[in-house]
Amino acid sequence: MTEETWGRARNELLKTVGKNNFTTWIEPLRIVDLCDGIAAFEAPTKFTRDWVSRNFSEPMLHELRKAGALVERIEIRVAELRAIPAAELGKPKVRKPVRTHDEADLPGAPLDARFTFDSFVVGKPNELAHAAARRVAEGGPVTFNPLFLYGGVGLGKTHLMHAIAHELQTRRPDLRVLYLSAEQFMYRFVQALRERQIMDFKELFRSVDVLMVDDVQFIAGKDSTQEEFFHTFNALVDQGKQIVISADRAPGEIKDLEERIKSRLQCGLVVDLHPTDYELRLGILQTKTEAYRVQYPGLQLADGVLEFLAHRISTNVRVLEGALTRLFAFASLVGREITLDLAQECLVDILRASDRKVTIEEIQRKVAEHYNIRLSDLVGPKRVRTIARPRQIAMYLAKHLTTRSLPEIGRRFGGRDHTTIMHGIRKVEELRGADVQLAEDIDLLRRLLEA
Ligand SMILES: Nc1ncnc2c1ncn2[C@@H]1O[C@H](COP(=O)(O)OP(=O)(O)OP(=O)(O)O)[C@@H](O)[C@H]1O
Repeated sequence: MTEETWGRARNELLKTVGKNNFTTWIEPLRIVDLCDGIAAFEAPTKFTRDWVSRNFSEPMLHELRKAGALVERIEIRVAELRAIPAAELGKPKVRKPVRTHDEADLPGAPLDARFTFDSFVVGKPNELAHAAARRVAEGGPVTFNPLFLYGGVGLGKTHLMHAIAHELQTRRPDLRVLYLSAEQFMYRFVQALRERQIMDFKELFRSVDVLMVDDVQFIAGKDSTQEEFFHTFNALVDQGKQIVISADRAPGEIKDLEERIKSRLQCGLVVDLHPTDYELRLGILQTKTEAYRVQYPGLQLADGVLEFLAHRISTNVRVLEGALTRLFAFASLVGREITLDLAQECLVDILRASDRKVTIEEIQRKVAEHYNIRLSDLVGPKRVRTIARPRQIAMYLAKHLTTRSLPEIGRRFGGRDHTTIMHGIRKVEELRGADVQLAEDIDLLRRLLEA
């Protein structure tokens, strides 16, 4: 009964607090009792307990009441196994030769069990970041420090960081691995200042073997946190400990981040996760679909639906995943096959929001600029290879980055027939596989246009 009520409340919380907050804070909670007006929970760490009490007890109360529970207040205690002993802060760490996952007692954020290397789909836009993350996850001698991963929203930075932590826990259980967001770093720092435990804070953070800080841009402009971060960073690097950092942009581009920190962050390996391309999006959709086929056996998926989604939703992987989840849930509720029509009907808002804003004119301008030819030649009648090939590339991009029809594209390319456009697109598709330079040009142009 208790579990059931909490289950209902949890489902609602997922909607109200958002997926990220839900996975990080609500999911790790375990309900232990629901009686006498008190809902009692266990949190994996003291940090989670404090954070949840401070930020989520109101919405939790609200949803529990809506789910039918007579509850006056929420009580959260730290689960025995993963508790941070009160005396830990401040005491020199007694290092055990071998530690296991369950013994973890660092104040890190909970790891999402789904974010592993196995579930990470590798493609051209993320292959370097993936390879670097794999190298760090081997737990061997530190070769680059820090590993700095950056990229736009929802491109897999957090996923890769969690994957490193999971892998290290398996391969090197002797290492003390601490993963947390920059916001949590600041929260702990401020708390230590307030409770006059700054020495303990320093000692704790300097005692780890691998420190992973997510979304470091958060500390920009927060002067004393930056200062402390800088010292922690230096102390760990000096001891040869591995640091992994993520941010939404390159170190040099983070506004209000101290210069000395920027230059420190640039010392190791800086890798970016590029915006996804069509192939990667399709790969991710196919992988996720396999899991859904198990969850929804019997649901039929028509040909072309995944290709359609990969083509139309180019914003970020989170949106792509959300679309697929909704599609499967919807199809199973209405008991229909997943067809293109159903996808369009059920995802109308997502499809509208991610409609590409790129115009054919922009494509033509960028391509002409890139190949150093005149715009008038690009759309004109000249047939020499140095002009005809860029023109075909522009046609190909117009087809893939806009929703324009072939006759419409033809009109914008000097009134050409749609069969000419089709021929141009096919030619580029053919050449892409064999001509590395051409494939790179297309990727680059695509990135510039989608940026
Ligand atoms: N290459 C990939 N393969 C499989 N799943 C992926 C991939 N890239 C991203 N995802 C999924 O997309 C979602 C968003 O990824 P993640 O949270 O790692 O993004 P992020 O780059 O940290 O974004 P943010 O800047 O918003 O924190 C996650 O569910 C993640 O599993």
